[in-house]
Amino acid sequence: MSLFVINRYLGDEVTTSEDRSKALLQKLHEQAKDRQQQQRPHSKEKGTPKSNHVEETDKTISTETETSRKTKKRKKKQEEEVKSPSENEQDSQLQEATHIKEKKQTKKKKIIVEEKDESPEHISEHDERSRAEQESSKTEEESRRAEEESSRAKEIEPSGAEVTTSNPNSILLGGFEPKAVEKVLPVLPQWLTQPSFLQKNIKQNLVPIHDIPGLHPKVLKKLEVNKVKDFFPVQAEVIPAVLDSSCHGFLLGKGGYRPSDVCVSAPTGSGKTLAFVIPIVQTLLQRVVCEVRALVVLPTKELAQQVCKVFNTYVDGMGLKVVMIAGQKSFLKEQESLIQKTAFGFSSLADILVCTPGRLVDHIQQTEGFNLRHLRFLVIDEADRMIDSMNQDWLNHVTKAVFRLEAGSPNMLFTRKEPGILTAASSCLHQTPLQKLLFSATLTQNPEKLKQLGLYQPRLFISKQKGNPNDSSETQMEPSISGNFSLPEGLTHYYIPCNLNSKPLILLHFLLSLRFSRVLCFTNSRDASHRLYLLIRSFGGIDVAEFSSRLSPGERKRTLKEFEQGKVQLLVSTDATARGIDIKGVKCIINYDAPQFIRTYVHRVGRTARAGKAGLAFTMLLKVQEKPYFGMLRDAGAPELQRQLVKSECLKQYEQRYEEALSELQKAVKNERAQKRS
Ligand SMILES: Nc1ncnc2c1ncn2[C@@H]1O[C@H](COP(=O)(O)OP(=O)(O)OP(=O)(O)O)[C@@H](O)[C@H]1O
Repeated sequence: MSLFVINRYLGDEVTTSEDRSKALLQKLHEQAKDRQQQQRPHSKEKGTPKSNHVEETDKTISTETETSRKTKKRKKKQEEEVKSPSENEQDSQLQEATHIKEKKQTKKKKIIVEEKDESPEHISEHDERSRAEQESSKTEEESRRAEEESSRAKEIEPSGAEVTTSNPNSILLGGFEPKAVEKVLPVLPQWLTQPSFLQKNIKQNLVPIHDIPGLHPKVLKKLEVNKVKDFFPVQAEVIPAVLDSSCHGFLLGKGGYRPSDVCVSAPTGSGKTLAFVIPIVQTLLQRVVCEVRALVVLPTKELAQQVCKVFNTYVDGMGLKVVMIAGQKSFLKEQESLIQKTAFGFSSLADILVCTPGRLVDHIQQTEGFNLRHLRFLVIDEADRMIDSMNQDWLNHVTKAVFRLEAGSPNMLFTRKEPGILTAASSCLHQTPLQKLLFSATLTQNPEKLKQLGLYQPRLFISKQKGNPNDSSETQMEPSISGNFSLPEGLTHYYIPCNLNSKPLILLHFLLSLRFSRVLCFTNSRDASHRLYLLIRSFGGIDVAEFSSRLSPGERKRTLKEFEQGKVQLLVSTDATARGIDIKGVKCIINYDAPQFIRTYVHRVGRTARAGKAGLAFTMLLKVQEKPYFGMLRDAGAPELQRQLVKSECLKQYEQRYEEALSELQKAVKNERAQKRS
């Protein structure tokens, strides 16, 4: 029976499957029609005669197909009842095949319909279905692509190197992993890259004072009286440059234009002070009314005192007045030395004002009648240090005071205005220019820092570095931000390898055995200075003094004087004497504590080998300090330090006395603490 059924089935196979596919097609037709009918109400509203016709036809088809569908369903059911499971399987395979065939046919039809007419009215149910299929397959394709892309992006993202997807226009957000950042080389302004070079060797490049054009006979005489026969290289270059900018008097710049500001970076002891004292004195010789026309700002009282002394030497007998305001005297006394009250108002008692920034700001704010409206020269000595103190805003106070409007000024035409952009109108307004003169042995070449000074078309004078001896070109040294600071030619510097215990013994050996006189010894703190001073004093046999902020200004002044006079063999000091202090006859510098910055080193060792003379500098280095210290000097382009060994046998003789001095030091420190507490 089953065999018969199978044969019958196999024999009927083709016709049956065809029937069934037709039935399936029919069914789909019906479904599509149903869907159309559901959508009809909307289209009816719009209602076109054409669409009505289509609807009627559809209806007829649908009633016909409904009857045939039912009959076929019944037939199918009967057949299935007699089929085995394997037959069912075969059947489903055939169904699949039919389905594919059907799809192909639909596709073909769709293409034909599309070719015929693309209007929605002509689109058959097949087309709709195939379109739906196509769309769904399209969506599938798109989602598959998106998945592919996202997985690709996921693969790329972790490396952080590639963030773009397959579409070159789209950017995948994220990728925050560290990437190699390209180094941006600093671009220095032209005035920094093309400076005027100064000869470094003083003795070989002396210029007779009479060879410098434009010097006033009175000034020449003054120089001769002070035994200055030749100018040092920095003076020979800078003095004519500043004088040139005031050749038409101090009221106008050369040709009526604003003069360029001047920046000078020359080694310690190269004579920078005279380089600004001489042109200022000569320019102000022409003045009629006493007003503050030159202002010199320095970082410490001692330096202000020193510069004031040099000015006083050169204005003596010239009718110019120099006043110092650095807190050496009481505020009231300083006010009295600055301003005088007359029947016509206040009058200035100073032509040249030498000051520290803090005290200057105090007088600008509090001294009645004090003004800077006639200021022609603003000298910033130790300029790099002064830039560091810019947070005190002293320069801003000075600039405001210079361009402050006179209350009830009768003639606004001659009122000084802060220069802005150069225009035809502004160039017609002639007024006294304010010229800035910057000096330092370690002038920063960092444009960011220099910008704070508001320089106008600056000119840079810089000492020539020792480069390739065969290279005579001007460009053998490349200025850099870190600064290639130069050391005095006459300086020989060494390092002494040591440990913490041997440090004081080495110092004693230098003073007692090697008999070094006028030794300036630097420590890194005032407590360290004080303890070392107490220790050496307890040891005995050495004239020792200390110099730090522990001392009053009067004590400091006396100490420096005694040191200069040779009454003190060893001066133990903090960095308070490291900058600018000019003490004649200092033969040897000892860095008991190694300086932390190259600038500090340059200024400390610069207290010797001044004015072209010879000098020695020693730095005591612990083993751990050696490598970073040499690196610091190398980076700054400083010549290599020579090694100076001190044999332990040389130190043995001091050990016993040193132990005693140490215990005395402990007692002295205890006593001082007790005194402080009480
Ligand atoms: N033309 C000169 N002839 C002789 N001696 C001079 C001359 N110019 C300066 N000096 C002397 O040289 C020494 C150093 O000068 P000065 O103090 O001006 O140097 P500096 O460059 O300002 O040093 P620092 O950077 O340490 O402040 C001083 O004692 C000064 O008197």
